[in-house]
Amino acid sequence: MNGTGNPGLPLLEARGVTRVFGKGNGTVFALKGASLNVDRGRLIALKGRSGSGKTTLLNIMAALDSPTEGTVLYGGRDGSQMTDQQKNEMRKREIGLIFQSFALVPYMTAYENVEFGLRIAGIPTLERKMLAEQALSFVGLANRMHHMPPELSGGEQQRTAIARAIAHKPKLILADEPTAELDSRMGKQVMQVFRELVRTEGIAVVLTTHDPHIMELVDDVYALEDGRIGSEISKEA
Ligand SMILES: Nc1ncnc2c1ncn2[C@@H]1O[C@H](COP(=O)(O)OP(=O)(O)OP(=O)(O)O)[C@@H](O)[C@H]1O
Repeated sequence: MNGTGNPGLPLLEARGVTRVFGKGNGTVFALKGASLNVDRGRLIALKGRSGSGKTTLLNIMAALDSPTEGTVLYGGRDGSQMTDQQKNEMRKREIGLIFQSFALVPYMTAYENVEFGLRIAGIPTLERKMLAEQALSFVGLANRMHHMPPELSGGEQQRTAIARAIAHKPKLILADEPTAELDSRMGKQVMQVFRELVRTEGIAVVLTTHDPHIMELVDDVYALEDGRIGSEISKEA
């Protein structure tokens, strides 16, 4: 992404991204030329009705899927010019992914879940311990990290998932409806963690949400309409 690139460039630029699924009568245009810039230090929400393409856009930004047309630039680097291995490497180093359902391993403690993520990312053993503890402390789970997910509240489980996503110190967090399974108090706690990450680490967070209360807590709200980014409500950071 922008690790070695020009710091003046956006962290990520989606330009005219179209994604078509299926063929013939079954063709679905999930995105039709969506464009979006993500700058560092911004907390961004993507809203849109069910089926408007939010998850599709997030997957494309995460380089888990490729646009049918259009480009995604990572610090100026064109994703379509990267091999699958280069995309995997970039994702492991620079992107943190968070899902609505937390996606934690239920028989591993919070600490082990975070540490396991670092192991997959190829981080050496000694560093793993330090980074996992740092990330869990950051999300306020220093005292709960040796509990298994079923022993944690929904908010604590999602904060564990955030710790796993941030432990390798990515530049960009992509979160698909991270607060959908949480009550409003826990949703707010999770948003506070995102806010603190953006403030102290200067990273960018892009999340999808249907919740108007969550939209009040971000810097920019973009609406996906008809496969495009239709409107933007920008607030002062
Ligand atoms: N792999 C796929 N094959 C076929 N169609 C797909 C595929 N993935 C998504 N779609 C279709 O693309 C459109 C956009 O889906 P997407 O999941 O991105 O919407 P969304 O805005 O995230 O919806 P929700 O808010 O319900 O999660 C939908 O019509 C969906 O059915």
